[in-house]
Amino acid sequence: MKTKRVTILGSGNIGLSLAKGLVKAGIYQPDNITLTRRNVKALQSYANDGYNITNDNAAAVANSDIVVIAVLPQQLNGLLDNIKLSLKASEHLIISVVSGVSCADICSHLGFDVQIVRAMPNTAIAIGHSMTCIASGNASNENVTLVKSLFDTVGVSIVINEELMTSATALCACGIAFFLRSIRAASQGGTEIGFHAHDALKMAAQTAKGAANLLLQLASHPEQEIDKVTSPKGCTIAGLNEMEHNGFSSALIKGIKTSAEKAGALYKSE
Ligand SMILES: NC(=O)C1=CN([C@@H]2O[C@H](COP(=O)(O)OP(=O)(O)OC[C@H]3O[C@@H](n4cnc5c(N)ncnc54)[C@H](OP(=O)(O)O)[C@@H]3O)[C@@H](O)[C@H]2O)C=CC1
Ligand SMILES: O=C(O)[C@@H]1CCC=N1
Repeated sequence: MKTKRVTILGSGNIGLSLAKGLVKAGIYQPDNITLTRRNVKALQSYANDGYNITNDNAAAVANSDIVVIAVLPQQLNGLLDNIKLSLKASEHLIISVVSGVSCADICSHLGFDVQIVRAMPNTAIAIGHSMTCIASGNASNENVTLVKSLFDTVGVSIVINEELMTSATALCACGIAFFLRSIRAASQGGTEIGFHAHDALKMAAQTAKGAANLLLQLASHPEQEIDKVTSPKGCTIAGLNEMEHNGFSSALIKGIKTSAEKAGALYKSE
């Protein structure tokens, strides 16, 4: 089967992470991927690596099969106006990673129907470890399966109802920042109790990876694994309870709720 040509409209943080992930997974060569942004000079190093780069979105769409939209919500309508005439409902499949914008919103702005699959990856896609949520309002099952298989090569993906996409944004896409901040905070604690910053960060990151893998590989519950660490009258339960008295779980839960509310409002507030 002929390799599908992919264009990424809006090659910023997540667009470039996706491109790198697809190439790292070996399912695409850089020359099958076109990257666009207005300041195309910023993509020069990618051209040196073999990617096609351009600031001509319409031409890029005309030369592609799969069109990934990866601009900010407030940049979306301008981009859609830009590519409208090049989009062919019978030829193109759109993958939108834009937060808070439904498939219906996109078709409504375009003024015609085109198959759209929404995907919510996270930046770990660059190294093949994304948690990606996928949803579609109007794409064929075949195309949803195609998109899922694409994202399965760069991490783990699940198909969810479109109404849960803003929640997925908060938990999984923003979630990368939340867990990174937790690791950073742990490393700062480590430095205060005696480790050089570089060592403390490595120790905290590897400990976090071990904790996540305990859940993923043993399919166990966090509290089951926590119970194995908290010796009676021990130091773990003392530290954990101190964190809870300071609102540790509550802060995470409230932050995730706030992010979900904001993710749902980004496009509508434009
Ligand atoms: N960052 C993340 O972890 C995730 C982000 N998302 C979503 O992905 C989208 C992009 O986010 P992110 O990558 O962080 O944002 P960035 O600002 O890093 O990337 C957006 C890119 O779009 C380009 N752009 C803007 N307008 C146009 C245009 N008309 N034509 C072509 N390119 C354009 C910008 O470059 P220039 O100004 O040069 O045109 C920029 O490089 C957002 O909707 C976000 O919600 C989803 C999942 C995770
Ligand atoms: O912060 C944001 O709005 C984007 C969406 C998810 C991750 N980054």
